[in-house]
Amino acid sequence: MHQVGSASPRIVAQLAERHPGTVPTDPDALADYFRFDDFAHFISIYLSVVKLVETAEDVRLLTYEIGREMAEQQIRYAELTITPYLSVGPDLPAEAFLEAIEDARVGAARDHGVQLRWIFDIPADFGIPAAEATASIAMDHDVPGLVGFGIGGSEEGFPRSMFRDQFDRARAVGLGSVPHAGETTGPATVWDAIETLGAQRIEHGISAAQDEDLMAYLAENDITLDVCPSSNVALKVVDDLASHPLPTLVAAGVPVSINTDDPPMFGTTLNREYAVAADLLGLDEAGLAGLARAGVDGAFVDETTKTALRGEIDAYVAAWSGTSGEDART
Ligand SMILES: O=c1[nH]cnc2c1ncn2[C@@H]1O[C@H](CO)[C@@H](O)[C@H]1O
Repeated sequence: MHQVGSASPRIVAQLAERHPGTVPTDPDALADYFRFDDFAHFISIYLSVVKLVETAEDVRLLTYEIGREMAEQQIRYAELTITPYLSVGPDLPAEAFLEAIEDARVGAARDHGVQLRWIFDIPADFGIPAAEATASIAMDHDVPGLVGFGIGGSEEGFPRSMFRDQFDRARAVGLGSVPHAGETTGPATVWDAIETLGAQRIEHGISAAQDEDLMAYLAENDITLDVCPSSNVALKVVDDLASHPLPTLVAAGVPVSINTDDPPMFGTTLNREYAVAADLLGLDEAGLAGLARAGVDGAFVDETTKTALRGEIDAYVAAWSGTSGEDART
């Protein structure tokens, strides 16, 4: 889930009040604004929403409010992908940016019981200067919630191997490697992410379904694909949900987690994505709980937190089965 891409219409309206004229605030106009011709169009719209987040107070509000909305969906732990390069600059120093997200992280845990962690990602389209700046923001500061290092934006024209040096340094200080790959290009990019960036999880990675050897490798090495079904339809990287490769990946034993990517931009929520996955995979309630556990398995968090999260999932399932299944279903 991307930070700026998680701004709901309610949050966008609050931010737009401070920065009028950047994006539409009327809900219908905003829904229309969030209809994408293709991936490139999406990136340009995404960058216009980034302009709503200018000050440290904007960053704090956005991040804290995302935490509130996660809690409303019973999300208990999330690794939020943040692109500091796009917000940090002369008017917003890295220190102020980092203080704002930490303030939001502490507040989201305290007020909403949501544990937030960060993945800092390089926006590929901005090349090596962005990669260097992201590495420096991540590694020259003490960032309490930072657990992973990623790369997003375009794949075409930006081979993952370009960013090997920054990923080497991030991995050396213990950050998880979680690049985007195989969303808008083929399986070669996923191999590239594994071989040159040491990917431990892959964002999207769905084109792996075209490569049997790659699927076997992902399964054997426990590399989770963070799959976002509705995003793939909205950005026209798959034709429709019915032809989504999720079932092929799961049948080959590839570990997958289910995610939203940029939920309001794609008109979805995490609960809806779970429903979509259940439909595609023919899952019952136990199968859905298994998907939630797979998310925990792949998370870059300590074992104590993982055990607590698994305990919550088990307790929830037990309470659900304790009610009559028929009643709960209706
Ligand atoms: O689905 C996605 N794929 C790739 N990048 C994305 C996606 N959603 C949001 N971003 C974001 O697009 C920005 C532009 O470089 C980056 O901030 C990246 O995190």
